[in-house]
Amino acid sequence: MPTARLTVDPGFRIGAVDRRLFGSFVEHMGRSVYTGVFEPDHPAADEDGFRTDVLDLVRELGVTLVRYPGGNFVSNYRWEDGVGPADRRPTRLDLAWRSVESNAFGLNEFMAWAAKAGIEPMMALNLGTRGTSEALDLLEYTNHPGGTALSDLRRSHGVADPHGVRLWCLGNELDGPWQMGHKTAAEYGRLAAETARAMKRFDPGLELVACGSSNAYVDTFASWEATVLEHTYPFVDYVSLHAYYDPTDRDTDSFLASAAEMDRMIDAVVSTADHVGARLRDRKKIKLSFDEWNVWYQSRFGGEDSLDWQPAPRLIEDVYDVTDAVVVGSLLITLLRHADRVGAACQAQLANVIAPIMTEPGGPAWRQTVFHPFAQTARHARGTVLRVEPDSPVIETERYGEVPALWATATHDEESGEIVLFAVNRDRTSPLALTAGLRPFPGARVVEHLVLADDDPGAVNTADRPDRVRPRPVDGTKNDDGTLTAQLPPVSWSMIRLATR
Ligand SMILES: O=[N+]([O-])c1ccc(O[C@@H]2O[C@@H](CO)[C@H](O)[C@H]2O)cc1
Repeated sequence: MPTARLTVDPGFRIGAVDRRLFGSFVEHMGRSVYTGVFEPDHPAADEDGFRTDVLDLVRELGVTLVRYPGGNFVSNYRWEDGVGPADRRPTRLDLAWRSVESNAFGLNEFMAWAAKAGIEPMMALNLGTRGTSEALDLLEYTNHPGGTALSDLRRSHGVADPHGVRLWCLGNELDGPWQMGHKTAAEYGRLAAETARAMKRFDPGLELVACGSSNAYVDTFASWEATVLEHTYPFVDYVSLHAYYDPTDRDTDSFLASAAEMDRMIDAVVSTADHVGARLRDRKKIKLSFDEWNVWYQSRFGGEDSLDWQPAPRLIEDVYDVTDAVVVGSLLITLLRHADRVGAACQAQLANVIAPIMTEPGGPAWRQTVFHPFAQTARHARGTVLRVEPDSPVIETERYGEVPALWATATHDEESGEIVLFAVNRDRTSPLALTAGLRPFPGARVVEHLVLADDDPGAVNTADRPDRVRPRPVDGTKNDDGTLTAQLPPVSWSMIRLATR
């Protein structure tokens, strides 16, 4: 059996696991909001109209941060439409997704939902069709305690305390021609800089995210980031990255290597940001917010033009299989491997729209395959990410060349003493023997090895068989004299937990 080796050592620290890495995304798109998180007529709805079955799954998923309200939707959104008495809110056309928006769910509903879910909100501003003034209005409404027109308006809407949102996205994907209010890098850079400057005047403690490229394949990738950061560097804390990995062409070896591509993208954005910092002689380091990432069967999407002005249409409700879940697990490994620079990340999206949680209107909610690696990673990746440098057999892929069969990282929670290894075997036919050196942790013992794999890598979860695919415990993984040995099945994601006390 091919063997891969790595060493776990507490001296090789990458960075702290930022809990914001386990973020998600709720956009007014398809059934993400309506019949996803919010369905007042559902038998499991609470007094606010939130689906409690979905809330339970959100808590189990371990989501820490949720970006809202878009996405492409936000670039033509009027936040005022979604506040105040529900029966007086206007119904609008949503040009991004050619849908009808009732505005029954808005800012205060989202904040109430976020509080119940125990997550931090990440608000996105409309810097597409609107500007600094409307962004400042929204900030005053959201975060000012009272005694001004907009903070008192919020209070009159029944929300006495300010929401205290700290993390704000300065628009969404404004490099993309599909975006309402699409801009050149210089146009966007100026607008983002002046909006950020004014927002920090309101509260210097806000954390602001400048839009990076909408994906790594646009012609302007890296030059967009460089120009935008030239304008915004002193005023922003993060630059965003978005990437979706498409399994559709069935070049499965390349698809399984998607995390290598994510890795390269992160390196490229870090270098670009650091280049601008060097040029500006600014010692500050810009962090990365990977605020849209996932597997998306994009080539199955008929495009926005295929939509015809329905409320909450069924839109990109991809059904994920085992291979997709392994890729999601490997993307999370990549995010952890960059814990020194990636400070926030959001899987796109949370419910129904390319999502870990699926629902039927009036019916059940269930976990997709991709739910599981996310939930386990969010739960167990704590403390510090340790640098492991696996020595692994390689796989030749058409899109990305040679990639290691083993993709792995490790975390060490100094508080509990627990060490957790996250490992993917990308090989489609052969199991992989994993040998991990654990000498610096004498007495470490394996408490759990969970694996997500299946004889049928195309297996999926459905409303009828919601638990067809789930992680299963593996026997035989052991640590003898400081050497851990485990077997990783073909196309598998593993989590191996060790206690050191
Ligand atoms: O590659 N593309 O063609 C492409 C097109 C649109 C696109 O939109 C992003 O993904 C949408 C779904 O999460 C979000 O609303 C938006 O920010 C992301 C990628």
